[in-house]
Amino acid sequence: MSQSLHFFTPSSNITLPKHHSSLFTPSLTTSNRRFPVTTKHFTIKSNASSSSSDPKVLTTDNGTAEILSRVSQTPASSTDSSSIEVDSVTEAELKENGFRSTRRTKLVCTIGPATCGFEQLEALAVGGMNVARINMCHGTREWHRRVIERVRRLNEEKGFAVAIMMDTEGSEIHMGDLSGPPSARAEDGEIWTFTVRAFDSPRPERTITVNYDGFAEDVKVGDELLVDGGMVRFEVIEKIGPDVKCRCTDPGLLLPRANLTFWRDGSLVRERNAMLPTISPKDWLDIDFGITEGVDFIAISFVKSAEVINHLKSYIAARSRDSDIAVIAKIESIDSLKNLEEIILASDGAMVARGDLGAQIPLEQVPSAQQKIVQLCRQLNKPVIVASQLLESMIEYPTPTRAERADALMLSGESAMGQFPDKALTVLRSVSLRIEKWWREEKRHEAMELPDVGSSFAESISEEICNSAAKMANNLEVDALFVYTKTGHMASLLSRCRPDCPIFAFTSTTSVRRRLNLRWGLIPFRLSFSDDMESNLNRTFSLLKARGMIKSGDLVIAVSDVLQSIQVMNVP
Ligand SMILES: Nc1ncnc2c1ncn2[C@@H]1O[C@H](COP(=O)(O)OP(=O)(O)O)[C@@H](O)[C@H]1O
Ligand SMILES: C=C(OP(=O)(O)O)C(=O)O
Ligand SMILES: [K+]
Ligand SMILES: [Mg+2]
Repeated sequence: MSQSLHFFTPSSNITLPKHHSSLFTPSLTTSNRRFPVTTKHFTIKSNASSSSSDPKVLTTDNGTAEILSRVSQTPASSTDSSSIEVDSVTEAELKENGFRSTRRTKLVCTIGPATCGFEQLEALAVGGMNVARINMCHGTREWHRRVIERVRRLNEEKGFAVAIMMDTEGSEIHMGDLSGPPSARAEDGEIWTFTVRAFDSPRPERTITVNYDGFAEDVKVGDELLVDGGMVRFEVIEKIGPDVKCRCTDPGLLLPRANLTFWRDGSLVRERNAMLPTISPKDWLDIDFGITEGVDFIAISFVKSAEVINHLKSYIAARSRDSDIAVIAKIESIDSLKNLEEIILASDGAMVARGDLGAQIPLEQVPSAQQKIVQLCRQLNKPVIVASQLLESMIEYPTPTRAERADALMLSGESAMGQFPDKALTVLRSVSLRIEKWWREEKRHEAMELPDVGSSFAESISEEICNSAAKMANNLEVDALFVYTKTGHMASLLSRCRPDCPIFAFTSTTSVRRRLNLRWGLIPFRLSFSDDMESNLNRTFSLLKARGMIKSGDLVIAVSDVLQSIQVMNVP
């Protein structure tokens, strides 16, 4: 059985007049030798077009019928199955459990002392890590370089496509290292000194250094000092030069470089520290490091406006070879919520950084802020990560706090320094699978408006194709969506629709494949393909059948951005 729908669009170098619709003459023809009733072939053809694509394949019903009969004749053994690259864990999962049970939600793991070794990284990759995050708040550049090297080696040697995300420190106020112990406990009533002094020799007991020079000037006696958004609380009792004496009012564990906020009369104090640049001088050096190392994502802490994102993007474009580093805006401050839409529009994705966000807005407002951010990202077709306190929030809810079908969930301390990083990942993975199954069984296809985000008519066509293909996939209960995509854009548009079936995304570039690993529901494959969809499908079917990843009779919908089309077919 085969059915196809093609949109024949002009190639991108042709500019369309504003009232483009008059240029297009839709024509509907129905003919198929084998299935005369059910096969429909729509052709929309532009008379302004001079596409290099093969019109024989595109626009004639006979041509289409020919393609599919040839697909069915291609012997699986005639192609080299090594010329398609896919994550070995996903491959095994597909073979063993079938399409439906593949996980759609992506998992990001922060790498720290508990997980920086090659075997530990491999265990995380086997456990489903899609993106490894390194947090420049901690560790040395040399340490991070070794982690990146190991992840790259893991990908090469073991067939993973784990992407690397570098997260900047930002210039918010935080404690320094604890000069020795990995953590310290502050007890109720104890007096601790917070200071901007630097110490050469061992520092006095119960003394914490602070990274922000203006700290002692900005705080006032009576202010409340919150460590990590309230994990530990102090009251400022005295200021002596660079030293600020505080009494612990809520005991807990102090971790190196923990975030500090101070509150006055129930409000967050934003004095001169609000003027600190989003990207500090040290962050710029870390960004240079990330560009040199060729990381896949750079996450920017405490983004306040779109301006800083635009600045960074042009900085990267001027320096990075292929300028293919995606910039992720961390939403973790009041300012970022105020300028949410412009920030997300400027970025290549966003992170709901609930750790710091929960320290800046009342905790009970975090879930609604999260819902708003996740929805907006989906509408604007940007990947979104929900981060921090995932497992904690599952004490009350079976899902990591209604993550609203975010693209990805992120582990922080659990994977960086916890005792059970693999277990934490397993929990997150099984929760993701369970909630995804529930969504499908409940047929909770959201009625969410997915507005047009494209700026050209060709992009609008891509969006319509993907929206329709995703809807068709749900209604026809197909086994998989296939998308052939050069830049990954068409794949992202399918992911945005959150269809019931997995999306096999074929792309010829390794870096695009790694980046697509952050997107909900996408199984990225590296495959070189041509402008000829006939041979692309031929090859893919053969390669995947040879690897046991699909079988004859599977129902597939294929879309492509090389020639904007939708095809519905059973694997021959
Ligand atoms: N590269 C590293 N080196 C040492 N410790 C790390 C590293 N990355 C993370 N950690 C530890 O894991 C904890 C959780 O990580 P994360 O949430 O990314 O940082 P933070 O707590 O600073 O927001 C950190 O507080 C720190 O103790
Ligand atoms: C992810 C977060 O950022 P970081 O761990 O860098 O503080 C957060 O605040 O939730
Ligand atoms: K950070
Ligand atoms: Mg943060």
